[in-house]
Amino acid sequence: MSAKVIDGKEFAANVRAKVAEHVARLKEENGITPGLAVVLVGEDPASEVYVRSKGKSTVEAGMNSYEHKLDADTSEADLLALIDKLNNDPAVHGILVQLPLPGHLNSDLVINSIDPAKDVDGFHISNVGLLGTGQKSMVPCTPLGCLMMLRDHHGSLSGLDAVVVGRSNIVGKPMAQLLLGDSCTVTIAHSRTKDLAEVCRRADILVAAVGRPEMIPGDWVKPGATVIDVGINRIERDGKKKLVGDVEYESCAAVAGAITPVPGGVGPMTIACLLANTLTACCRANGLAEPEGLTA
Ligand SMILES: Nc1nc2c(c(=O)[nH]1)N[C@@H](CN(C=O)c1ccc(C(=O)N[C@@H](CCC(=O)O)C(=O)O)cc1)CN2
Repeated sequence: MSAKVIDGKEFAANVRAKVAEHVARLKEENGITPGLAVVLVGEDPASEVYVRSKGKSTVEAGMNSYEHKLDADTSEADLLALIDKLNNDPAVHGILVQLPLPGHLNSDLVINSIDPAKDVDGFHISNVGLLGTGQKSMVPCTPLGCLMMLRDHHGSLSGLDAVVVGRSNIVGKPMAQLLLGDSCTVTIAHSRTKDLAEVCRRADILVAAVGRPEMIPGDWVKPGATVIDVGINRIERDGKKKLVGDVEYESCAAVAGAITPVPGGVGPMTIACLLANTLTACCRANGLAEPEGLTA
């Protein structure tokens, strides 16, 4: 194996430490404590773990955490009423509705009811438009985390060929916008792309975000390329449960110049960037300078 392993856990710990340092200063110098409200509807076990982890990390960074757990059969009207209350609460600087939502709820409607300035997930249509037009926005946490790791590894991304495999609103599309913003030549590929292997082989930066276990083998990777694996797939192999990404780790690591593992790569950066976004939202709400190196 020749690739440098990009340690997302370590990187995320550094981001969280920077956030905590900035939060401590905000409290001391301005008397302000950033607050994050997380809304969970239903009892999806993975979502419960993520929400618990978000609450714990928020408090560890010195911020206020407000958790709202609603029954799986909560009506859209009740959920929208809660969001309206949070939108108008000055102690809440960030609002996040954990996804996926139960099927009877319209995710787009719910997300677009969040005040864009408090939309720390960066999923509101206003933030999507701002990011797409290169304006200051809230940036989705997972792609922001990928960008931070890529900038750290490469320095400048200018002129590099980037291929994003996956076109989701949460990862694929914003990731492509961020890479374009850093002057990469960007291709968005997906399951219907013709000769996907050949497209991937062109990439200096290959971001895999398709949600298919180990779909990308090593012979799709250009030697020396940076592989960012966003996939989190739970599979069973040899009777054992295992977490794997969207790339075949061993064969890709043998060819790549750098690679993120699963677990311990992109995943931990998602929550670290959520804290960074909450801090950014709080600074913007109070007309204060934004934390350096924690935004796109
Ligand atoms: N409103 C949102 N919903 C969801 C988001 C999001 O960004 N906003 N992303 C995912 C889930 N997610 C956070 O919410 C998340 C996923 C994975 C991790 C993580 O640290 N993964 C670990 C592995 C953990 C495990 O064993 O399961 C890793 O990759 O090392 C953090 C957050 C969907 N919903």
